[in-house]
Amino acid sequence: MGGIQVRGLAKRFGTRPAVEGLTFDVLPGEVFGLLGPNGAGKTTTVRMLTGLLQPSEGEATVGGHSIRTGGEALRGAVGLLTEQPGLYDRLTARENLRFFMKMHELNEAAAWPRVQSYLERFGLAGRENDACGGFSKGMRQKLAIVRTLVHDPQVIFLDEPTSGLDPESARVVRDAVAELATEGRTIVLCSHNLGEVERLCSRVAVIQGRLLALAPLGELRRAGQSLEVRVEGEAERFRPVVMALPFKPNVLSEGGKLRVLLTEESQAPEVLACLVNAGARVLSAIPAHRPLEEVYLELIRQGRV
Ligand SMILES: Nc1ncnc2c1ncn2[C@@H]1O[C@H](COP(=O)(O)OP(=O)(O)OP(=O)(O)O)[C@@H](O)[C@H]1O
Repeated sequence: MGGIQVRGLAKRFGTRPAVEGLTFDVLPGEVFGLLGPNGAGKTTTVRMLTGLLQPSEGEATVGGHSIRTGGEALRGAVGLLTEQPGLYDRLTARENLRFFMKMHELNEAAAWPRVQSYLERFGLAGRENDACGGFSKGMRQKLAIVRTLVHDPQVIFLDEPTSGLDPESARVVRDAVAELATEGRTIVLCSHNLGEVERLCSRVAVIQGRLLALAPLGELRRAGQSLEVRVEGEAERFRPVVMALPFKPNVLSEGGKLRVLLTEESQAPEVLACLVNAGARVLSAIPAHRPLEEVYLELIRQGRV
């Protein structure tokens, strides 16, 4: 079975839990976001899922291999881009890539055309024989991505893949990530760049030592849907009547505007009817989505309580 299946995964360092009770699946062809604040346990989780760290509890299967017993087969099935590119400065780009080909026991002649196509795609063609020490931060990052793909992995873990890249290079990398997924690979993206997560991921897990949320991105964004109503005069005087609606919405007011948080779109007409009944002159009503960032921060705040 491809993809990733995680069941009750936990890691303790000494007696301190880093993550616990993680259970989720990632499907082949999916770009899955793994989100959480600094120290939430993302790197620990990724290290367990790539066979670099033994879990304290639980089990997971990645690309059909157990993370406890998968050994070389697991390492061959996964590609890992860590936050530190980890290239050898004194070696050329080609030598760096050759080194990783050897580590994966690849036939260089057979693997090089694929590698070359990524080098071209990421604008590194022609720089193969230059030492990495002279590469810019962005070039190193792009070479590290190529290295992650050297052995044609089925499951790819990317930690902040566009960190340090200019907007154009970031776009090229994002397009490549989307394409890798359409080829049926499983992609796990760890990123603090929520705009990027919104663009690439179909589902996300938000973790902070444990799973705070696991949802399709659209659902998380729907959780943040609201109605912004502009009324004549001060909006504050209508806040209590709206808050008293049977579904008890959260209502904010500012000047002539009310912002009513909804759990379903069908609540919007009730809000408007209630305002009109209370004598409000409604100038406009606009459905709005809270950005993913706001929903995410709220989840983290709730998780901390
Ligand atoms: N080797 C280790 N020994 C002891 N504690 C560790 C070790 N690795 C991680 N931790 C602890 O586990 C917790 C989770 O760390 P982790 O690096 O997985 O977080 P993260 O979500 O990747 O954070 P960031 O976004 O900052 O990279 C932290 O409290 C960290 O101090």
